Amino acid sequence: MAAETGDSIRVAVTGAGGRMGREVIEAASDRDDCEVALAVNRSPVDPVAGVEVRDAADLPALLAGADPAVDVLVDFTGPDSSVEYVTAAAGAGVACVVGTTGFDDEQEAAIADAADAVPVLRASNFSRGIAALRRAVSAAAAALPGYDVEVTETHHNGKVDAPSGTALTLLDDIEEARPDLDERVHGREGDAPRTDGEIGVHARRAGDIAGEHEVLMAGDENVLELTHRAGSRRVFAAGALDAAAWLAGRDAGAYDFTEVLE
Ligand SMILES: NC(=O)C1=CN([C@@H]2O[C@H](COP(=O)(O)OP(=O)(O)OC[C@H]3O[C@@H](n4cnc5c(N)ncnc54)[C@H](OP(=O)(O)O)[C@@H]3O)[C@@H](O)[C@H]2O)C=CC1
Ligand SMILES: O=C(O)C1=N[C@H](C(=O)O)C[C@H](O)C1
Repeated sequence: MAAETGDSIRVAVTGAGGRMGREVIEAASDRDDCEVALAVNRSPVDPVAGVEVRDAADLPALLAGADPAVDVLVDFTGPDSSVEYVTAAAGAGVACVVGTTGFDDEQEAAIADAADAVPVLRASNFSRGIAALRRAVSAAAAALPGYDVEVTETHHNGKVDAPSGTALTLLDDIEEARPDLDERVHGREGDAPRTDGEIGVHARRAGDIAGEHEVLMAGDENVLELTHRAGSRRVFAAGALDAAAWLAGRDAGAYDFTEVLE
Protein backbone atom coordinates (compact mmCIF):
# COMPACT_ATOMS: atom_id res chain seq x y z
CA MET A 1 0.00 0.00 0.00
CA ALA A 2 1.34 3.43 -0.89
CA ALA A 3 1.61 5.96 1.90
CA GLU A 4 -1.71 7.73 2.52
CA THR A 5 -2.01 11.38 1.57
CA GLY A 6 -0.93 13.45 4.55
CA ASP A 7 1.57 10.88 5.87
CA SER A 8 5.14 12.06 6.29
CA ILE A 9 7.59 9.43 5.11
CA ARG A 10 10.95 8.75 6.73
CA VAL A 11 13.83 9.07 4.29
CA ALA A 12 17.46 7.93 4.51
CA VAL A 13 19.87 9.95 2.37
CA THR A 14 23.13 8.39 1.22
CA GLY A 15 25.96 10.53 -0.13
CA ALA A 16 24.72 13.22 2.26
CA GLY A 17 27.89 15.26 1.80
CA GLY A 18 27.69 15.26 -2.00
CA ARG A 19 26.12 17.90 -4.25
CA MET A 20 22.83 16.01 -4.66
CA GLY A 21 22.72 14.53 -1.15
CA ARG A 22 22.92 18.02 0.34
CA GLU A 23 20.27 19.27 -2.05
CA VAL A 24 17.90 16.42 -1.10
CA ILE A 25 18.32 17.07 2.63
CA GLU A 26 17.72 20.80 2.14
CA ALA A 27 14.67 20.16 -0.05
CA ALA A 28 13.20 17.73 2.50
CA SER A 29 13.43 20.36 5.23
CA ASP A 30 10.93 22.50 3.26
CA ARG A 31 8.34 19.72 2.78
CA ASP A 32 5.58 18.30 4.93
CA ASP A 33 5.40 14.91 3.18
CA CYS A 34 8.85 13.67 4.15
CA GLU A 35 11.53 13.99 6.80
CA VAL A 36 15.17 12.93 6.80
CA ALA A 37 15.38 10.19 9.39
CA LEU A 38 18.96 9.19 8.55
CA ALA A 39 21.81 10.69 6.54
CA VAL A 40 25.10 8.93 5.81
CA ASN A 41 28.30 9.70 3.95
CA ARG A 42 31.54 7.82 3.25
CA SER A 43 33.75 10.71 4.40
CA PRO A 44 33.04 12.62 7.60
CA VAL A 45 31.02 15.80 6.99
CA ASP A 46 29.45 18.46 9.20
CA PRO A 47 25.67 18.40 9.71
CA VAL A 48 23.68 19.31 6.58
CA ALA A 49 20.69 21.60 7.15
CA GLY A 50 20.84 20.60 10.81
CA VAL A 51 20.86 16.86 10.07
CA GLU A 52 23.68 14.82 11.59
CA VAL A 53 25.56 12.80 8.97
CA ARG A 54 26.57 9.30 10.09
CA ASP A 55 29.26 6.96 8.76
CA ALA A 56 28.03 5.17 5.62
CA ALA A 57 29.88 2.01 6.73
CA ASP A 58 27.23 1.66 9.45
CA LEU A 59 24.28 1.91 7.04
CA PRO A 60 23.07 -1.74 7.36
CA ALA A 61 23.00 -1.52 11.16
CA LEU A 62 21.47 1.97 11.13
CA LEU A 63 18.66 0.85 8.83
CA ALA A 64 18.03 -2.33 10.81
CA GLY A 65 17.93 -0.40 14.09
CA ALA A 66 15.86 2.59 12.94
CA ASP A 67 12.77 3.00 15.12
CA PRO A 68 10.41 4.06 13.64
CA ALA A 69 11.63 2.34 10.49
CA VAL A 70 12.99 4.20 7.46
CA ASP A 71 10.51 4.13 4.56
CA VAL A 72 12.70 5.05 1.58
CA LEU A 73 16.42 5.36 0.91
CA VAL A 74 17.37 8.09 -1.59
CA ASP A 75 20.70 7.49 -3.28
CA PHE A 76 22.76 9.89 -5.36
CA THR A 77 26.33 8.57 -4.99
CA GLY A 78 28.44 6.45 -7.36
CA PRO A 79 27.73 3.09 -9.01
CA ASP A 80 29.72 0.92 -6.52
CA SER A 81 28.32 2.59 -3.43
CA SER A 82 24.83 2.70 -4.90
CA VAL A 83 24.83 -1.07 -5.32
CA GLU A 84 26.14 -1.48 -1.78
CA TYR A 85 23.54 0.86 -0.26
CA VAL A 86 20.60 -0.47 -2.26
CA THR A 87 21.57 -4.02 -1.31
CA ALA A 88 21.68 -2.98 2.35
CA ALA A 89 18.28 -1.32 2.01
CA ALA A 90 16.82 -4.43 0.37
CA GLY A 91 18.14 -6.49 3.30
CA ALA A 92 16.37 -4.17 5.71
CA GLY A 93 13.12 -4.06 3.71
CA VAL A 94 13.56 -0.39 2.80
CA ALA A 95 12.38 0.98 -0.57
CA CYS A 96 14.92 2.79 -2.77
CA VAL A 97 14.95 5.83 -5.03
CA VAL A 98 18.13 5.72 -7.11
CA GLY A 99 19.38 8.75 -9.03
CA THR A 100 22.95 7.58 -9.43
CA THR A 101 24.15 7.15 -13.02
CA GLY A 102 27.06 5.38 -14.71
CA PHE A 103 26.27 1.74 -13.83
CA ASP A 104 27.85 -1.13 -15.77
CA ASP A 105 25.82 -4.23 -16.68
CA GLU A 106 26.78 -6.14 -13.53
CA GLN A 107 25.80 -3.23 -11.32
CA GLU A 108 22.51 -2.85 -13.22
CA ALA A 109 21.80 -6.53 -12.50
CA ALA A 110 22.53 -6.07 -8.80
CA ILE A 111 20.05 -3.18 -8.59
CA ALA A 112 17.49 -5.29 -10.47
CA ASP A 113 18.00 -8.08 -7.90
CA ALA A 114 17.19 -5.66 -5.08
CA ALA A 115 13.89 -4.88 -6.81
CA ASP A 116 12.88 -8.51 -6.21
CA ALA A 117 12.82 -7.73 -2.49
CA VAL A 118 11.77 -4.08 -2.22
CA PRO A 119 10.34 -1.34 -4.46
CA VAL A 120 13.16 0.36 -6.39
CA LEU A 121 12.53 3.47 -8.49
CA ARG A 122 15.31 4.66 -10.76
CA ALA A 123 15.68 7.65 -13.03
CA SER A 124 18.68 9.08 -14.83
CA ASN A 125 16.98 12.46 -14.41
CA PHE A 126 14.37 13.52 -11.85
CA SER A 127 13.22 16.71 -13.59
CA ARG A 128 9.73 16.86 -15.07
CA GLY A 129 11.14 18.79 -18.02
CA ILE A 130 13.28 15.83 -19.03
CA ALA A 131 10.27 13.52 -18.76
CA ALA A 132 8.50 15.83 -21.24
CA LEU A 133 11.62 16.06 -23.42
CA ARG A 134 11.74 12.26 -23.65
CA ARG A 135 8.17 12.14 -24.96
CA ALA A 136 8.87 14.97 -27.43
CA VAL A 137 12.08 13.32 -28.67
CA SER A 138 10.39 9.95 -29.18
CA ALA A 139 7.56 11.57 -31.15
CA ALA A 140 9.92 13.71 -33.24
CA ALA A 141 12.28 10.82 -34.01
CA ALA A 142 9.35 8.69 -35.23
CA ALA A 143 8.00 11.60 -37.31
CA LEU A 144 11.31 12.39 -38.99
CA PRO A 145 12.58 9.22 -40.69
CA GLY A 146 15.95 9.63 -42.35
CA TYR A 147 16.94 12.70 -40.36
CA ASP A 148 20.42 12.86 -38.83
CA VAL A 149 20.33 12.88 -35.02
CA GLU A 150 22.95 14.30 -32.65
CA VAL A 151 22.72 14.37 -28.84
CA THR A 152 24.74 16.88 -26.82
CA GLU A 153 24.90 17.09 -23.04
CA THR A 154 26.66 19.73 -20.93
CA HIS A 155 27.44 19.46 -17.21
CA HIS A 156 29.58 20.96 -14.45
CA ASN A 157 33.27 20.18 -14.34
CA GLY A 158 32.86 17.80 -11.36
CA LYS A 159 30.73 15.25 -13.18
CA VAL A 160 32.38 11.83 -13.35
CA ASP A 161 30.42 9.80 -15.90
CA ALA A 162 30.13 10.60 -19.61
CA PRO A 163 27.90 10.57 -21.48
CA SER A 164 25.38 11.52 -18.82
CA GLY A 165 22.77 9.01 -17.71
CA THR A 166 20.12 11.25 -19.23
CA ALA A 167 21.87 11.28 -22.59
CA LEU A 168 21.97 7.47 -22.51
CA THR A 169 18.24 7.38 -21.74
CA LEU A 170 17.53 9.74 -24.65
CA LEU A 171 19.67 7.57 -26.92
CA ASP A 172 17.65 4.49 -25.93
CA ASP A 173 14.43 6.41 -26.67
CA ILE A 174 15.73 7.56 -30.08
CA GLU A 175 16.89 4.07 -31.05
CA GLU A 176 13.52 2.64 -30.10
CA ALA A 177 11.77 5.12 -32.41
CA ARG A 178 14.43 4.89 -35.14
CA PRO A 179 15.79 1.30 -35.22
CA ASP A 180 17.85 2.24 -38.31
CA LEU A 181 20.09 4.34 -36.04
CA ASP A 182 22.30 1.66 -34.54
CA GLU A 183 25.74 3.21 -34.13
CA ARG A 184 26.57 5.69 -31.37
CA VAL A 185 29.54 7.85 -32.40
CA HIS A 186 31.05 9.55 -29.36
CA GLY A 187 32.69 12.84 -30.29
CA ARG A 188 33.82 12.93 -33.85
CA GLU A 189 37.22 13.25 -35.45
CA GLY A 190 38.95 11.97 -38.55
CA ASP A 191 38.31 12.44 -42.24
CA ALA A 192 35.21 10.38 -43.06
CA PRO A 193 31.72 11.78 -43.59
CA ARG A 194 28.79 10.84 -41.38
CA THR A 195 27.09 7.51 -42.13
CA ASP A 196 23.33 6.94 -42.16
CA GLY A 197 23.15 4.73 -39.06
CA GLU A 198 25.01 7.09 -36.75
CA ILE A 199 23.78 9.01 -33.75
CA GLY A 200 26.41 11.55 -32.69
CA VAL A 201 26.94 11.83 -28.92
CA HIS A 202 28.76 14.81 -27.43
CA ALA A 203 29.63 15.46 -23.78
CA ARG A 204 30.84 18.86 -22.57
CA ARG A 205 32.12 19.64 -19.05
CA ALA A 206 32.41 23.24 -17.91
CA GLY A 207 31.88 25.45 -14.86
CA ASP A 208 28.91 24.79 -12.60
CA ILE A 209 26.27 23.96 -15.23
CA ALA A 210 23.59 21.86 -13.50
CA GLY A 211 22.68 19.90 -16.65
CA GLU A 212 21.72 20.60 -20.25
CA HIS A 213 20.55 18.13 -22.91
CA GLU A 214 19.98 18.93 -26.57
CA VAL A 215 18.72 16.65 -29.32
CA LEU A 216 19.23 17.91 -32.86
CA MET A 217 17.43 16.34 -35.82
CA ALA A 218 18.43 17.62 -39.24
CA GLY A 219 17.03 16.81 -42.67
CA ASP A 220 17.14 18.63 -45.97
CA GLU A 221 16.71 22.34 -45.36
CA ASN A 222 15.11 21.98 -41.94
CA VAL A 223 16.41 21.43 -38.45
CA LEU A 224 14.63 20.59 -35.20
CA GLU A 225 16.37 21.26 -31.87
CA LEU A 226 14.85 20.12 -28.56
CA THR A 227 16.67 21.38 -25.46
CA HIS A 228 16.24 21.08 -21.71
CA ARG A 229 18.24 23.15 -19.22
CA ALA A 230 18.17 22.56 -15.48
CA GLY A 231 18.60 25.87 -13.69
CA SER A 232 19.84 24.20 -10.51
CA ARG A 233 19.92 20.84 -8.73
CA ARG A 234 16.81 21.76 -6.73
CA VAL A 235 14.65 20.42 -9.54
CA PHE A 236 16.29 16.97 -9.29
CA ALA A 237 15.98 16.89 -5.50
CA ALA A 238 12.28 17.83 -5.66
CA GLY A 239 11.62 15.10 -8.21
CA ALA A 240 13.48 12.49 -6.16
CA LEU A 241 11.45 13.34 -3.06
CA ASP A 242 8.21 13.28 -5.08
CA ALA A 243 9.31 9.80 -6.17
CA ALA A 244 10.09 8.75 -2.59
CA ALA A 245 6.66 9.88 -1.37
CA TRP A 246 5.03 8.00 -4.26
CA LEU A 247 7.09 4.83 -3.70
CA ALA A 248 6.64 4.39 0.04
CA GLY A 249 4.49 1.38 0.84
CA ARG A 250 4.34 -0.03 -2.69
CA ASP A 251 5.01 -3.65 -3.61
CA ALA A 252 8.53 -4.87 -4.44
CA GLY A 253 9.48 -4.27 -8.06
CA ALA A 254 11.20 -1.91 -10.47
CA TYR A 255 9.49 1.45 -10.98
CA ASP A 256 10.18 4.39 -13.28
CA PHE A 257 9.88 8.13 -12.62
CA THR A 258 7.39 8.44 -15.48
CA GLU A 259 4.94 6.44 -13.32
CA VAL A 260 5.14 9.11 -10.61
CA LEU A 261 4.12 11.75 -13.14
CA GLU A 262 1.12 9.88 -14.58
N1 LIG B 1 18.99 11.27 -11.58
C1 LIG B 1 19.18 12.59 -11.44
O1 LIG B 1 18.23 13.41 -11.60
C2 LIG B 1 20.53 13.09 -11.07
C3 LIG B 1 21.54 12.20 -10.95
N2 LIG B 1 22.77 12.62 -10.52
C4 LIG B 1 23.75 11.57 -10.30
O2 LIG B 1 23.96 11.46 -8.90
C5 LIG B 1 25.28 11.00 -8.65
C6 LIG B 1 25.95 11.92 -7.64
O3 LIG B 1 26.12 13.20 -8.19
P1 LIG B 1 26.69 14.41 -7.30
O4 LIG B 1 25.91 14.57 -6.05
O5 LIG B 1 26.83 15.56 -8.22
O6 LIG B 1 28.14 13.84 -6.95
P2 LIG B 1 29.14 14.29 -5.80
O7 LIG B 1 30.51 13.90 -6.27
O8 LIG B 1 28.90 15.70 -5.40
O9 LIG B 1 28.75 13.37 -4.54
C7 LIG B 1 28.93 11.99 -4.59
C8 LIG B 1 28.57 11.43 -3.23
O10 LIG B 1 28.67 10.02 -3.33
C9 LIG B 1 29.67 9.55 -2.45
N3 LIG B 1 30.43 8.49 -3.10
C10 LIG B 1 30.91 8.51 -4.36
N4 LIG B 1 31.57 7.37 -4.62
C11 LIG B 1 31.50 6.63 -3.50
C12 LIG B 1 31.98 5.34 -3.13
N5 LIG B 1 32.68 4.57 -4.00
N6 LIG B 1 31.72 4.88 -1.89
C13 LIG B 1 31.00 5.64 -1.03
N7 LIG B 1 30.53 6.86 -1.30
C14 LIG B 1 30.76 7.35 -2.53
C15 LIG B 1 30.53 10.73 -2.09
O11 LIG B 1 31.10 10.52 -0.82
P3 LIG B 1 32.41 11.33 -0.34
O12 LIG B 1 31.91 12.65 0.21
O13 LIG B 1 33.01 10.47 0.70
O14 LIG B 1 33.28 11.50 -1.55
C16 LIG B 1 29.50 11.86 -2.11
O15 LIG B 1 28.78 11.91 -0.93
C17 LIG B 1 25.96 10.93 -10.02
O16 LIG B 1 25.89 9.59 -10.50
C18 LIG B 1 25.11 11.85 -10.88
O17 LIG B 1 25.16 11.54 -12.25
C19 LIG B 1 23.03 13.92 -10.24
C20 LIG B 1 22.05 14.86 -10.39
C21 LIG B 1 20.71 14.52 -10.81
O1 LIG C 1 25.83 14.54 -12.53
C1 LIG C 1 24.94 15.40 -12.67
O2 LIG C 1 25.07 16.56 -12.25
C2 LIG C 1 23.71 15.01 -13.35
N1 LIG C 1 23.56 13.75 -13.67
C3 LIG C 1 22.43 13.16 -14.28
C4 LIG C 1 22.84 12.49 -15.57
O3 LIG C 1 23.92 11.88 -15.63
O4 LIG C 1 22.08 12.56 -16.53
C5 LIG C 1 21.24 14.06 -14.38
C6 LIG C 1 21.54 15.53 -14.49
O5 LIG C 1 21.75 15.87 -15.83
C7 LIG C 1 22.65 16.01 -13.59
